[in-house]
Amino acid sequence: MLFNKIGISSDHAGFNIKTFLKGELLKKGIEVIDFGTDSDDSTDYPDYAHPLAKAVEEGECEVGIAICGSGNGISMTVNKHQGIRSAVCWNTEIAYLARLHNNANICALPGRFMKQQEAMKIVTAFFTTGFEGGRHKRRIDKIPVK
Ligand SMILES: O=C(CO)[C@H](O)[C@H](O)[C@H](O)COP(=O)(O)O
Repeated sequence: MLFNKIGISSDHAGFNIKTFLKGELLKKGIEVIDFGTDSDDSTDYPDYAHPLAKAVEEGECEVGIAICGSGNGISMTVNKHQGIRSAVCWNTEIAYLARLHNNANICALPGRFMKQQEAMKIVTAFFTTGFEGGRHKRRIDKIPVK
C-alpha cells in the first residue's frame, strides 16, 4: 500500500463493508480514522462524507474510502470540496485508472452492489497505484472551478 493513514466513512448502506475494510486495513498495519456511521440504522450520507472530505483536504488523512448504497451520493458530496477528487470504483480497473490518470484521493464504493472481498480487491488496487502525472496532471489541474 502507498498510504499509511486512511480515512473511512459510510452511511447505513455501507456500514457492513466499512467494518470489514477497516478490519482488513488495520490487520495490514495501516492507521484507519473512522468518521462513522456506527451502525446500519438509517442515516444521511452527507453527515459522514463532509468530515472525511475535510480530513483528507486538510491532510489529517492521506486518502479516504467513502461508501454508500450506490456510491454516488457520498461521492457527489465529497467532491463538493475543492481538494477532493473522488471516483466511484466498481471494479479494480476503474480503481486503477482513478489513481493512475485522475490522482483520486477518495475511493467511493457502491456498498449494496459488491461483496466484501471484491471491495477489498478494489481498495487494494486503488491504494497500490501511483499517479502517472504528465498530461494527466495538466487535466486534473483544470478540474477546479476558478
Ligand atoms: O446510495 C445512496 C446514495 O447514493 C445511499 O446509500 C442511500 O442510502 C440510498 O439512496 C438508499 O437509501 P435508503 O434510505 O437506504 O433507501
